[in-house]
Amino acid sequence: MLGSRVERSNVDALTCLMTRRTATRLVEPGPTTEQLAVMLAAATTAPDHKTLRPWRFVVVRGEARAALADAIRQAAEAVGELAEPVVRKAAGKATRSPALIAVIASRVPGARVPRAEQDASAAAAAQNICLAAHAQGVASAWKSVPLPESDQVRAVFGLTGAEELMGWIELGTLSDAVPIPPREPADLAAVTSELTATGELAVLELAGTTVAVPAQTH
Ligand SMILES: Cc1cc2nc3c(=O)[nH]c(=O)nc-3n(C[C@H](O)[C@H](O)[C@H](O)COP(=O)(O)O)c2cc1C
Repeated sequence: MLGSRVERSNVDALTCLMTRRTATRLVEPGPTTEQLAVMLAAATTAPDHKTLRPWRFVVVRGEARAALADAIRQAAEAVGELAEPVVRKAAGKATRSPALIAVIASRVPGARVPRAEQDASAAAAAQNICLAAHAQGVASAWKSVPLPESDQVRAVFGLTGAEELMGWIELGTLSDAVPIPPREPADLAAVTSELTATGELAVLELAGTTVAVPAQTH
């Protein structure tokens, strides 16, 4: 294994999840098949109510990206009112990273698990892909799929009626050309409350606690 990858694969879990960033620009080399396998295996460990496995994944890399770009172009052209630069930009999303993994919420009809929970599992699978990429030194970016409801894009991913795209994870090597701006830490008090014994929502008292945020690595 490559030295830097060995090092990165040894980062502890909290460092991995707190230093993951969305790549601004992804270049070659893309992930190896072994690295993809680790990402996909990590995806399948997402929390999953009743073990429905309400997700599936499509890997797109190499020349297959052109087939995906074609489908998006056809979908955009079918809209009929989009300017050519808009069509080109949408289709170009398919080829701007060396590889991508489309994440599909594949709901199980009739299952006694609400659809929102099934989709939450698919979203957790997507995040696991991003984290497993980062743990292996592969940069990632979770992006929306252009025209995800079009017949052409649904067909290229083989979507059935109960399925929906949750986005795709672009994968590759982070380019130095476009730096990632530092992440502004969220105000935990603004997004968190604590339920009190009397049934009220109160401000969670965090004064005096510190959370060490590891330095960003990419
Ligand atoms: C489902 C989903 C779709 C997204 N689609 C896009 C997108 O198309 N374009 C984009 O710039 N960011 C998109 N984002 C946001 C980025 O993935 C990323 O979270 C954001 O830029 C913040 O960067 P960070 O992950 O480094 O904090 C999407 C996020 C999610 C969860």
